Amino acid sequence: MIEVVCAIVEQHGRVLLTQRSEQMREPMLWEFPGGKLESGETEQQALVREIKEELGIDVEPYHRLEPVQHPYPGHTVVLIPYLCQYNGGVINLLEHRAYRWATPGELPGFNWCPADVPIVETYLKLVKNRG
Ligand SMILES: Nc1nc2c([nH]c(=O)n2[C@@H]2O[C@H](COP(=O)(O)OP(=O)(O)OP(=O)(O)O)[C@@H](O)[C@H]2O)c(=O)[nH]1
Repeated sequence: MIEVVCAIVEQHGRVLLTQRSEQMREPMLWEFPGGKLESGETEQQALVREIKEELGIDVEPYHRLEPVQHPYPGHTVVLIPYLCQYNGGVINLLEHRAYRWATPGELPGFNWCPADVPIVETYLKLVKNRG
């Protein structure tokens, strides 16, 4: 079981999503940026580190959403999402192919990693309940 943390970074009513590159597992699919937990790290520390490593920006995780377990061929991923505040820095794509700041309404139109689909649904409900 691989524990992966991912960031739902919000800014001005939009949310950040990234597209995996041809070289990565699950190539070309869209995801919330993040990565694997390393030993001794808290989930929040891992997330801050991964986002800095992959995109060069600073985020602050503030709300944990329900984790989602997904079996990929050969490995099972537990994806742990956090709502995050964007704390600055300019996005520099160091691993991904592309990024978007999407409105909630646009999110269902992306070709997501399968593990992210229930997270997108949870996020959309949360946005709706905020009013
Ligand atoms: N970061 C991230 N990984 C996801 C998401 N959804 C999802 O299924 N995954 C899967 O979780 C695993 C984590 O992969 P990763 O490649 O991003 O993690 P990493 O940077 O720590 O890995 P690496 O250093 O081995 O390349 C992959 O199998 C990836 O496809 C998501 O929203 N964000």
